[in-house]
Amino acid sequence: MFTINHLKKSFDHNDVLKDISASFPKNNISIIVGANGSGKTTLMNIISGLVVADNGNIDLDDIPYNSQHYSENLFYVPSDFYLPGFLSGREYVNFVLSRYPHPNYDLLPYLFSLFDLTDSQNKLLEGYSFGMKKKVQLIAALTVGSKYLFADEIFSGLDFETVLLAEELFLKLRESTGIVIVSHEMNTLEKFPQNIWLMKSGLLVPYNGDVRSLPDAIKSTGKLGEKIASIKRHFPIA
Ligand SMILES: Nc1ncnc2c1ncn2[C@@H]1O[C@H](COP(=O)(O)OP(=O)(O)OP(=O)(O)O)[C@@H](O)[C@H]1O
Repeated sequence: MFTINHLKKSFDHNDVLKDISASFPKNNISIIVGANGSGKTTLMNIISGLVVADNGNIDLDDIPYNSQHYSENLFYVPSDFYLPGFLSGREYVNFVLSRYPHPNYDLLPYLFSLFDLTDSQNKLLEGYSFGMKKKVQLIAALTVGSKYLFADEIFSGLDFETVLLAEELFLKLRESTGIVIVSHEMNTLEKFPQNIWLMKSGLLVPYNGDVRSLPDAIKSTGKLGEKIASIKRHFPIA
């Protein structure tokens, strides 16, 4: 179990994370959903050790936060990522896997082929499209062998077929890994509805309703309803 207890983070006087407590089970896919600017990336950055929290603690299967063992058991795919353009796709994945204790190199030829990257795997990443880079990140995430995978908008920018493939692969990956995905995509929420968390007003709360009612739940608690009504006032039908 990956647990977060009373995590807090402010930037100047902006209390972004007010009191975050949550638990993400192993062998399951959890989804975090929330408005732009609600603090999802800040939370991911704290979990991955890129940003320091003001308060609170994090526990990965009783492994101390930010220890080497912790880093070896967690893989993070940020939404805004940089890949070294001077490496080939295959070299990059090999490099990532070499830093983890239980990587699965045997799956690499299959996955590069599945994502139609066999012919490009030895070409430099600087020549890859955004979607191709995303696929490379997916391949790393699927083979790195970490206990937990955190991914911010992992399916965005991928074509429809690739999203379907990736979702099926994640269903297999969850048999050995706790997966936490930040997503705004309704398709993703409908595919993995078991453990949804709503980020709002600096808190993370479990969402136990029907996924199809989630937009209405967000609408009724936020200002969306008001904003939609204002559009009708500002764009009156001629
Ligand atoms: N380094 C920083 N310095 C100052 N403010 C920051 C910093 N990082 C994030 N913030 C602020 O924290 C808030 C949450 O930002 P964050 O990127 O975590 O949101 P998000 O939920 O990931 O948004 P999005 O869905 O748009 O990616 C925003 O108000 C942002 O301006």
